[in-house]
Amino acid sequence: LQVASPVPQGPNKWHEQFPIAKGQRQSPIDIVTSNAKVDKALSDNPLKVSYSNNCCQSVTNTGASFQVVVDGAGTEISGGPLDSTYKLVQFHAHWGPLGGDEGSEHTVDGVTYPAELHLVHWNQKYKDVGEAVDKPDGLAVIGVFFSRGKEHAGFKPISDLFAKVPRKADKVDISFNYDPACLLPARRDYWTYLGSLTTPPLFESVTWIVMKDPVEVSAEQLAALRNLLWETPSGEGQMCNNYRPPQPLQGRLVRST
Ligand SMILES: NS(=O)(=O)c1nc2c(F)c(F)c(F)c(F)c2s1
Ligand SMILES: [Zn+2]
Repeated sequence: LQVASPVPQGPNKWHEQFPIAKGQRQSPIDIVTSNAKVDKALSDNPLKVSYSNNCCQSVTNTGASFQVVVDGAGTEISGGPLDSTYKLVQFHAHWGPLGGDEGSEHTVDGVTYPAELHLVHWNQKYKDVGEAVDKPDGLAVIGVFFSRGKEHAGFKPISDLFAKVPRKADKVDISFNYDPACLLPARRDYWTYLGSLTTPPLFESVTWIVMKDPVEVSAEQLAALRNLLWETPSGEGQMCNNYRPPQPLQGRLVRST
């Protein structure tokens, strides 16, 4: 008897297994820039990003995205909206169909980008990411929009690895020094709000820090994301459209630098 593995259900069915999908602080959201409130406190205590350049261990295909696994040593962020130090544990992305302009999770005044990178950090007040992942102040995720343009030299060493991890659980070691800070835009302005994981279990544990400026990557680098494969209803296919659409703001405040 050949039992097919259940193909993951789309975002509009997640609430059946994860009721928090209809919660009060779900992510992503549409960022309405005119409603964002400039908070001087964010600039008075600037967001501090101090990553080391040998923290990236491997790239794996999680079945829902690529994931660069990081050894948290010396990869800390603090300041800005954060009340304590958070350590980088992994980064991944979400993207759309080939050549399309949708794919980001957050949108800005309804505008989508072709992809969005997430740098995931956990609060050092907890003993590990497993304990932090479901606490209201457990995680801090920096979101960076990818726009289509010139090649991103800093992203190339990573995007070149996607062809080596086509299937779920495939993994390749990162043998070179790599500093993930190269993926951040030069201008460090951001919006910040309290939200959630954007994939099940959808825990409402994320302080979101969404960079205002996109970084440019080439059409070829966006296409490289489709070297990653996943299960579709009609069998194995190119991984794409792995983004959750914006969720209700539920009266939350979005602050801005
Ligand atoms: N897309 S996301 O909001 O950055 C994000 N999702 C998840 C998730 F579903 C997890 F199970 C998890 F352990 C995470 F660390 C994150 S981080
Ligand atoms: Zn994500």
